[in-house]
Amino acid sequence: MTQQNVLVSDTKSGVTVFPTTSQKPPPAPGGGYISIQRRWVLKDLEINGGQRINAWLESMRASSPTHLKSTPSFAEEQTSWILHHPSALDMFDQIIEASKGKQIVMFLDYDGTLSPIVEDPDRAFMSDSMRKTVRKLARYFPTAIVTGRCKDKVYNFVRLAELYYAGSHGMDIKGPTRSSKYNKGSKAQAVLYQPASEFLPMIDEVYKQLVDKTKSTPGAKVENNKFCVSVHFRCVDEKKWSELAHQVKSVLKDHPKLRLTQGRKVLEIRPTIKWDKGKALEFLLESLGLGNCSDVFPIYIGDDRSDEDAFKKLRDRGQGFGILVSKFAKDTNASYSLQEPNEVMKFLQRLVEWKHLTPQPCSRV
Ligand SMILES: O=P(O)(O)OC[C@H]1O[C@H](O[C@H]2O[C@H](CO)[C@@H](O)[C@H](O)[C@H]2O)[C@H](O)[C@@H](O)[C@@H]1O
Repeated sequence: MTQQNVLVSDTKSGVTVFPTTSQKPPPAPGGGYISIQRRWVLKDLEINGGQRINAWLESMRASSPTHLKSTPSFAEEQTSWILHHPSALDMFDQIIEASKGKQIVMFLDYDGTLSPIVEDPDRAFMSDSMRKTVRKLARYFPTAIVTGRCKDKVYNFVRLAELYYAGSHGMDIKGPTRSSKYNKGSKAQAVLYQPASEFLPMIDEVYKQLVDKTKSTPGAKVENNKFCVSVHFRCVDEKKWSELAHQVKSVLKDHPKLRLTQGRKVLEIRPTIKWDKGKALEFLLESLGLGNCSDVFPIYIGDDRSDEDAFKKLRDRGQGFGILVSKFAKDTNASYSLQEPNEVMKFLQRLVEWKHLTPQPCSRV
């Protein structure tokens, strides 16, 4: 039997969530920690095992907030969650205070963070006002896009050459091709890292197999993200989810070097290498010459489970913090929340305004 990792929901037990490190975010009103009944846990899944397909389905269903809304304690849990993951907009002054004397570095996820979630992944456009805001942001802070998408595809959406890009869940990293004040010279432009390059032929093959296997399932869409593949089920009738899960499983069973994770209505197939968005964040800090600095303040904003690796990395490093973009209570390693991309834009605009009005003595990068 091949062992694979998959995200499944633990809906039965109430789980008390405590911070994972000594790092303390600026105090949230209310204090204390909460018990969250729906906790996303990473469990080993026997991918060839017959009944385990139910775990896939459970996870696929739980990725839909409409299922969560029907639970009786929903409203209570929401209120409690927001107390402990307050709005980054409401806490803006405290955040700035915590960053005092430190170099802020910005890490931004794409889908659900800079662009709203839409049915067709090829039409997840970023608004012009968001692009303008991110462009200004990159004038003041080193800025990276960290995404599950293929790097070139996300670049076509964002179209800002002064940013760092980490595509394929961080497995395809490239420095800026245009320098800016906070991102000077050839050193940044030389940044290039592809830790999963040996998987390219396998991913190509698996992509073709998945396209073929899933073509009988209406609404299923397979996306080649270069070092990983996404199988979208947002437009698949829920009655067909089991069929789709079986199709994906039938392809994966012959590829023990690939693993399955899950995002928002998407199954993600990726290499088993120990590399994720958290590792990419660390790599980028090192590339910026800030890897071993105590006076760096990274802020990572993301909406999905793969972003948790980066939130966790920041907690483990005891530096900066994560902001989860979500309207719903979720177990997270992020310290703050924003409800939707519009709020992300407001937060970024406030950072730009603050930096513009407050000249800093010097910058490390
Ligand atoms: O790391 P991210 O930038 O958040 O990428 C994760 C996945 O994002 C995209 O899918 C998601 O957004 C789509 C467009 O809004 C939506 O249709 C889909 O349901 C979401 O899962 C992208 O298409 C995937 O390849 C990424 O893995």
